[in-house]
Amino acid sequence: AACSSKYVLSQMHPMWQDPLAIPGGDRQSPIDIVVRKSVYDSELKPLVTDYDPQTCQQIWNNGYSFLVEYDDTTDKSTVKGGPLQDKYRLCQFHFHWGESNAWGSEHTVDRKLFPAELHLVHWNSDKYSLFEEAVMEENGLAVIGVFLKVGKRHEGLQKLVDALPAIRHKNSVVEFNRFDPACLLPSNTDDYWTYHGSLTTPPLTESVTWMVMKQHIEVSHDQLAVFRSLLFTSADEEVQKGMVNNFRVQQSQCGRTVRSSFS
Ligand SMILES: CC[C@H](C)CCC(=O)Nc1ccc(S(N)(=O)=O)cc1
Ligand SMILES: [Zn+2]
Repeated sequence: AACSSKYVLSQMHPMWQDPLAIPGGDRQSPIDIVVRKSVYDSELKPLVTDYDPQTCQQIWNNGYSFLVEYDDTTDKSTVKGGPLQDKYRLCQFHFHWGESNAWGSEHTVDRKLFPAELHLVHWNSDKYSLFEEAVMEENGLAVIGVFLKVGKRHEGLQKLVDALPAIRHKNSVVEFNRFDPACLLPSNTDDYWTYHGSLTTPPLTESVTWMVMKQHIEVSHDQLAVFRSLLFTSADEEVQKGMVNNFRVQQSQCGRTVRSSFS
């Protein structure tokens, strides 16, 4: 299978073709989290996030998703605890979503698809001095994944949704400040699954400790519809393509153990 031949099955994918060969290639993300195969680890501590809304800098469309970027030149917005040995600095968060509410998340739970998934991306500032260094190292990155479900309107998200029309096209940027990413976390961050994996877009490096929250957050149908009004393409391209289905196809677990912080 994909694990032994170090080739990742390159299936048709609306967003981009997976490169045929990925160095190593046996710790790729995303995966399906098979609950009954996950192993409860009582040593896993609660996650400790400490975000400073003042470190929020800009929101921009990078042609894959939209990113909210934080000033990561100091340890002002960090995550530690959980499965992490070190302190990790928040550098950005972004989302993945589908063209309909029927799919859109990258990870799944017992094959259950969610309409969208939030990723809060952090790098190990105890061991490295730049994101670009950490992205190449086994313990370099920590990404918190949060599933989104369609339901009541998310008040905290609305500030972000209102900024999206200004960044419809690839490479558009607007100033964005005083946004507290903690408002996007579920009320319970003690229950999560964790495993070692990779970035889900190029460079696909296998440097990520994933922490996928068991509890989802709710956003309204209309809020998700604004995500789908973004474009993959820049303003000068003759054919405009709607930014939807920006998720990667699922990868083989390759014998990896997914641990749970709850029994
Ligand atoms: C030098 C490396 C380059 C700048 C990488 C920039 C970056 O942040 N990439 C990134 C981050 C997170 C994810 S995900 N979807 O959370 O796995 C995917 C890709
Ligand atoms: Zn992501």
